[in-house]
Amino acid sequence: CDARGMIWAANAALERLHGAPVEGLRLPALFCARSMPQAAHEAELAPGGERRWRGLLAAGALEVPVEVRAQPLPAAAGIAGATFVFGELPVTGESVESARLEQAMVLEHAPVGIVVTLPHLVKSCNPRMAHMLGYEPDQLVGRDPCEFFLSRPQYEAFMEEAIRVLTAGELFEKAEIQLRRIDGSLIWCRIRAKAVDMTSREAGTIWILEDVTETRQVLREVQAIMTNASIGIFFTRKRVITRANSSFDRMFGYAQDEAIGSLTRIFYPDDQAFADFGAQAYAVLGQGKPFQAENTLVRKDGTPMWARLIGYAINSEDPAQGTIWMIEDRTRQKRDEEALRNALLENQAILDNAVLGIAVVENGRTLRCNRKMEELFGYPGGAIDGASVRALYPDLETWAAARRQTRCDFMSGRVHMAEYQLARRDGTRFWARLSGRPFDMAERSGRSVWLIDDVTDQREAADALRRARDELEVRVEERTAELAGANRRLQAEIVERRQAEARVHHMAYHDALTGLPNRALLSERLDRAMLAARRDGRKLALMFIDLDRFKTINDSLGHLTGDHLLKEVANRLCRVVRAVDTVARLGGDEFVVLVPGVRGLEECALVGEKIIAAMAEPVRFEGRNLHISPSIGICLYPDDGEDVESLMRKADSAMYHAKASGRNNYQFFAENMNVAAARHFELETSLRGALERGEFTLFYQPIVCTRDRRVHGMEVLLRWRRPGHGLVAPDDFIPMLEENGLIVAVGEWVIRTACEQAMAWQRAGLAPVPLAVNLSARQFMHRGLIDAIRRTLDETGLAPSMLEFEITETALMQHGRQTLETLAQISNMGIRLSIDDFGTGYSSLAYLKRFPVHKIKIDRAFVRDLESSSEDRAIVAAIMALAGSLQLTVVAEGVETQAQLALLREHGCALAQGYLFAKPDEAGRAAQMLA
Ligand SMILES: Nc1nc2c(ncn2[C@@H]2O[C@@H]3COP(=O)(O)O[C@H]4[C@@H](O)[C@H](n5cnc6c(=O)[nH]c(N)nc65)O[C@@H]4COP(=O)(O)O[C@H]3[C@H]2O)c(=O)[nH]1
Repeated sequence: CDARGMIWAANAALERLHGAPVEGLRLPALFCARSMPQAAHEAELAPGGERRWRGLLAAGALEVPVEVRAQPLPAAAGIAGATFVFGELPVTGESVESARLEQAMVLEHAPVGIVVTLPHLVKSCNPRMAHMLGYEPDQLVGRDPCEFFLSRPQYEAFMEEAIRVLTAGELFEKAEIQLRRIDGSLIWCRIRAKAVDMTSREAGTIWILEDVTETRQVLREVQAIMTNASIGIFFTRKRVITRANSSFDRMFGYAQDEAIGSLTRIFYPDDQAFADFGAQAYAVLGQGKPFQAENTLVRKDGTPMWARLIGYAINSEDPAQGTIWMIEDRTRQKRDEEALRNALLENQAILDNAVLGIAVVENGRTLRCNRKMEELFGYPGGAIDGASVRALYPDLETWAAARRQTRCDFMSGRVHMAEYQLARRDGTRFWARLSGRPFDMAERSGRSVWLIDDVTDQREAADALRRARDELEVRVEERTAELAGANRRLQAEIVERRQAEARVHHMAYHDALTGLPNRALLSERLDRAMLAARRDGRKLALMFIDLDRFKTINDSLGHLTGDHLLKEVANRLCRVVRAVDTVARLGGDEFVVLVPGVRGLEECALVGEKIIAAMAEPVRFEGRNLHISPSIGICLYPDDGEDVESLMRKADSAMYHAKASGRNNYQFFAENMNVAAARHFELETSLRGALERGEFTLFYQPIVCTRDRRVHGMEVLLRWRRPGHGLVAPDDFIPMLEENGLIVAVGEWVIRTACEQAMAWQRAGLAPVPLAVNLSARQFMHRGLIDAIRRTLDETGLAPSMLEFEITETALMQHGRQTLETLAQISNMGIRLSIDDFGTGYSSLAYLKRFPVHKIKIDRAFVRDLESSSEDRAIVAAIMALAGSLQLTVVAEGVETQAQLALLREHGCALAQGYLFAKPDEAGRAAQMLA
């Protein structure tokens, strides 16, 4: 034994005596209860010196008196301890009796079954034995032990084994055997037996049976736990592995039982770790507490393993008896935990440093959020955690709408993304972009995670951008509109310019009044037409048209009428000719028709007739019928000329010829016409300068009373003293003066000269008679006429009553209101008026009444044949009657014979004029008639 009484080693005799292994037990445990205290005392004292003492050694259920000699271990052994030698003491009679009593007590109360058998017979048993097998103690005695075995063969095999041991004088021991109880149930027993006399079976055998059914069950359960436990379980004694389960082997990579007997040092990387762990663990275990730790251990292959260890001392009083360890390989969990921890750390780092607000929300409350989120909303750290999400919204309505939309998105498996205006803690608002999704899509109404980004700046930037873009668009639109306007104006200007150009071009090539091509365009077309005619071998006709009496109409009825007439003529000409023909106006009343592609004169004649026919219809204007007729001159290309100039000249000559031929007809050019035309041209040329050169002179013809031939007045008649040609009669040059307009100036000269002459005659003391001056229609219509008359009368000093004007009936009839006004002005001045050539113009009585005339002059055509023509006499009579009813004085013109004079007198005509009395004569001779 060591110094504390622990048995290190024992011989077989001791164990036989004791009836069980003793190694590892403490010395007192070998003794029965009564001797234990002394044994413990002696064991403590033993290392001190040699000692002897007596006690009762426990031998199964028996007590064997022994003398114990204790001898301290020699110092050479190196450890403190002692050797104990047990000597069995002989049993005395007194001691036999007391021993018997003691034994009876032991048998009665022994916790184990004790039975003494003879061959095939139970001799005696203690109550425990009978109880174990379900019998009453006396029921068991006398029975064949075979009954307690499961079968006879089992019994016999058992007995054979036992007898072999028992007869050798040894203790028979059977750890487990199954026996049958009286009720048939089975129990497991541990059996030890000793022959009373090893040499004689008949002396009997003492059997000690221990019911280990429960223990065995516990052991089996423990074994099952050991085998099936997923954690490693191992037992140690003195840190030596005594037992281990398969999970342990798997965990450390050992083969089955390979680690048994090894020091647990094999788990540790080094001796220090082994020692440290031992120190910690056994300090705790020694206090009877379980020891828990997590350590890095080493597997058989040297790889580290993170293990959780829980150790228990089997006997907390004496941990050295052994420990049981449960070990769990937590390497993977550790790794997972590490990974998880790292992930959590990473997440935390992300959360802490995220530029977005991040929050976890559940049931409308923020469970957690990061710093950024708190910053965004202006809350101190942790203030949002646990708070209602509602507080982050500016109003209930926005919050409710956001909730509704979120629920809708989550239920549809969508992430909710939207922008809301949220509220900071201080009430200010900002725009945030929210992105939320359920933690677990399977649990959509559960926890959700939200990212919140302050997008106020972005929105403001976007707004600013949008505004800038809108402004830009507006500016672009305005600019575009401006440009479009400018473009429109430009286009309009271009169009205007083009129109102006077109107008200018048109004006350059067209007559402004009628819109017909003018001389220039006619020349071009004529050129082209000649070219075409030359190519096609055909002819073309050029027709010059002059309107007869147009100038008279124009002067007498005014420009408006003249213009209207010209336009109407232009229209009629255009209607009459073909589309390929050209109608042009050269100016005044001169028109030209270019007819290309004519075959001969007949065709031209046809065109000429059509033109004459078209003009026959009177032109209606301002309630008046205007009669017009054309004089047409025609020439042909190439027959009459091969260039523009000569064709124009020749057509012009032909036209004059037509005029000379009585108007309202057409004439083809003939070579001799050139001579007439040349003469006409020459005449007109010399006429133009006649007034300036003083070539005009006045003749005077008296108007006399038919009764007494007394001179009543003088008619003033114009004469042209054309150098080299003598006196030219008015009929030969007055139409030309009217045509070229010189009549106005010449007419004024006539009035002035006549007035001066009258004054001269008066001054000469001659009988004052009124002078009758002819006014042509054109002269009459001239607006300066009244002023010129007034001025002349003023300047010459002639009394208006000494002046008369003669106007032809035709001129009078063509005039409208303006005529009346002019006549009224003349009349109002005190100048008398007479109607010349009366009878030629179909004047009606009613018509004449409108004019302030005083005289009518019967045209000499009616006077000429008065004697022979009853018709003319009737006309003269009618005129006389008419004049009488209107109280007008009548003058008969062209009276050449006495008979005519007589007839006129007969008809009551008071005044007459004619060669019968005097021819027109120059002032000097005419004055003689006044003397
Ligand atoms: N056969 C014939 N003839 C006679 C007789 N008695 C007079 N005559 C002519 O008859 C014309 C009368 O003038 P009128 O009818 O006014 O016709 C005038 C008048 O209309 C116009 N005339 C003459 N002088 C002027 C003038 O100063 N101004 C204007 N506008 N016209 C004028 O010229 C016309 C012709 O004038 P004249 O050649 O001078 O012709 C004159 C005159 O010489 C006669 O017994 N027998």
